[in-house]
Amino acid sequence: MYMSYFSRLFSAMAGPRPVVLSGPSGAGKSTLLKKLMKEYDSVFGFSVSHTTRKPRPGEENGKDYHYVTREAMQAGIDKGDFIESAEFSGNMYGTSKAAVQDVQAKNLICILDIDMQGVRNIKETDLSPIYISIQPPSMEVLEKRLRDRKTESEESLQKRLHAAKVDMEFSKEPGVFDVVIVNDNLDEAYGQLKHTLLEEITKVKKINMSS
Ligand SMILES: Nc1nc2c(ncn2[C@@H]2O[C@H](COP(=O)(O)OP(=O)(O)O)[C@@H](O)[C@H]2O)c(=O)[nH]1
Ligand SMILES: Nc1ncnc2c1ncn2[C@@H]1O[C@H](COP(=O)(O)OP(=O)(O)O)[C@@H](O)[C@H]1O
Repeated sequence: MYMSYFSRLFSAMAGPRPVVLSGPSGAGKSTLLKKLMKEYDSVFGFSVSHTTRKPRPGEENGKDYHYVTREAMQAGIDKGDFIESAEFSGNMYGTSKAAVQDVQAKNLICILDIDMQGVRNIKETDLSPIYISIQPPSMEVLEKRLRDRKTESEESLQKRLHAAKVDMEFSKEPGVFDVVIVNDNLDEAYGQLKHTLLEEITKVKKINMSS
C-alpha cells in the first residue's frame, strides 16, 4: 500500500515516462523522431547517446551523438557513467546517465533511439519507458532505403541487414514492445506514433503550462 503510494509519488517526481524507439537500422527511427521533435519541441527531448562511429555529413557532435574514441567510451562505462551500452556493427553505442537526466530535468519526455541489446538492458533498470518498435515493411524495402541513404559502406550495410533480420524476429517476441509500427507510408507511421504517445503528450503539455 505505502510502497505503491511512494512509487507513484516517485515516478511523478521523476517526470514523464521516457520513450524507447528501437528497430532495424534504416527502419525510419530518426526520420520519425525528428518529425516528432519538430512538431512537439517543448514536449520531447532526445537522449544524446555516445558512439565510437564517425559522424555522417550533416550530423552534429552533441546533438545527434557524442562522438568519442573507444578508450574514452570504455573509461566512461568503467566509471559507471552509462545506463546501458552495446556493440553494434563494429562500433560502441551507449546511453549515459547524464543524457537522460538532462532531458528529464527540463520535464520533457526523454526519447531513446537504441538497438535491441539496449532494449534488453533498459528492461533491467527502473527507467520504465514506453517501448516502441519501428519496423520496415520488408527486408527488400529496408535494403533499398539503406542503400538510397548512402551513408554505409557495403560491409556496414551487410552487417546492418544481418542485424535487421534478428531485430525483426525480436520485435515479435510477446511482451517486449508496447507497440510495433510498420513504417511503410511515412505519414501513416507518424500518425500511429503520435496516437501511441498522445496521452503522455497531453500530460506534459498540462504540467508545463501550469508551471
Ligand atoms: N544500445 C544502444 N543502441 C544505440 C544507442 N544509440 C544508437 N543506438 C542504435 O545503434 C544502431 C546504429 O545507429 P546509427 O549508427 O546511428 O545508424 P542508423 O540506425 O542506421 O541511423 C541503431 O539501431 C540505433 O538505435 C545507444 O545509446 N545504445
Ligand atoms: N516511410 C518511408 N518511406 C520511404 N523512405 C523512408 C521512409 N521512412 C524513412 N525513409 C528513408 O529511409 C532511410 C532510413 O531512415 P532513417 O530514419 O535514417 O532510419 P533509422 O534511423 O531507423 O536508421 C532514410 O533515407 C529516410 O529518409
